[in-house]
Amino acid sequence: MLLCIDTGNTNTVFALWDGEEFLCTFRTSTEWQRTADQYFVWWSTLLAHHKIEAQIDEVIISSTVPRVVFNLRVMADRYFDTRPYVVGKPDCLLPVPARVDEGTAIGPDRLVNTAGAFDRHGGDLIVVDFGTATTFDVVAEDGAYVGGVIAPGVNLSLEALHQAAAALPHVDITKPQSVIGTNTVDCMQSGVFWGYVGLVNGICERIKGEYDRPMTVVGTGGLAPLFSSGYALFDTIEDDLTMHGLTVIHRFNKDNNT
Ligand SMILES: Nc1ncnc2c1ncn2[C@@H]1O[C@H](COP(=O)(O)OP(=O)(O)O)[C@@H](O)[C@H]1O
Ligand SMILES: CC(C)(COP(=O)(O)O)[C@@H](O)C(=O)NCCC(=O)O
Ligand SMILES: [K+]
Repeated sequence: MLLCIDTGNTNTVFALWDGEEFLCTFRTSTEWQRTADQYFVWWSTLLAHHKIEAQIDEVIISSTVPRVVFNLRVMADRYFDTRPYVVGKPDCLLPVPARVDEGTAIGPDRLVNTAGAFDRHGGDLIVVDFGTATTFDVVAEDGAYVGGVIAPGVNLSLEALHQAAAALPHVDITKPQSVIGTNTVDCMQSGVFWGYVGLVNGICERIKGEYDRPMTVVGTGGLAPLFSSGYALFDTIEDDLTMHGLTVIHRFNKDNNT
């Protein structure tokens, strides 16, 4: 079985792939200090709780936080006796190489989303992922990542308001009842929610304007459904896109004997 690990700047997700389906998906906060032993205790406790028999013999990692990779590698070696594939490293091939400026270190999460979305939909895509940052990945006709957009994440925007302005509280994102807020919290939620609907819509329209073929917009990340409820932003929403992309990249490397 394949253990797929997706480390973002906020959360780290472990998912167990048996070759046909994901048997479980568990989430923990991303902390670079977390040791290999700590990951394993957390993981095996949840497996035992859910009564899942995991026979892991392979591991693939995507991490937007480089420091975390060391301890995840140690975990793969110590507990699963395997050398993991790490997306973005030279010994982990991509189904289609990216076409960007030389020397650019593309976020591995974006390469993984590209592979996952191309596998499901073919090319000419915009993948919008609501993580710590909100990323837009442009996937060309042949499946190459060819660039995109990085915008501040939704929670980051709300947190920045709270941090910078003494009278603004910490609030969670939700869809406001109306645009005109009649109290501070409603005003903040309206600014971020409708501001974000405008941002996603505006950026996708501009990308489509620069790209000379019709495009499909795929939304992913926990907040995609919330934003979609405000406006028809996406052609499809897939919350397992990153994990699917990890299985696609893993299979490609196996098929090519890397
Ligand atoms: N379903 C959800 N509802 C509300 N907030 C969410 C949801 N999913 C994710 N978030 C929040 O969005 C932010 C980014 O989440 P995540 O996708 O885990 O980011 P990353 O991949 O960058 O670690 C976090 O602050 C998280 O709490
Ligand atoms: C843009 C990101 C911070 C998004 O990461 P996340 O929100 O998943 O934590 C990550 O993809 C990254 O660090 N990218 C490097 C620069 C680039 O992709 O061009
Ligand atoms: K992410």
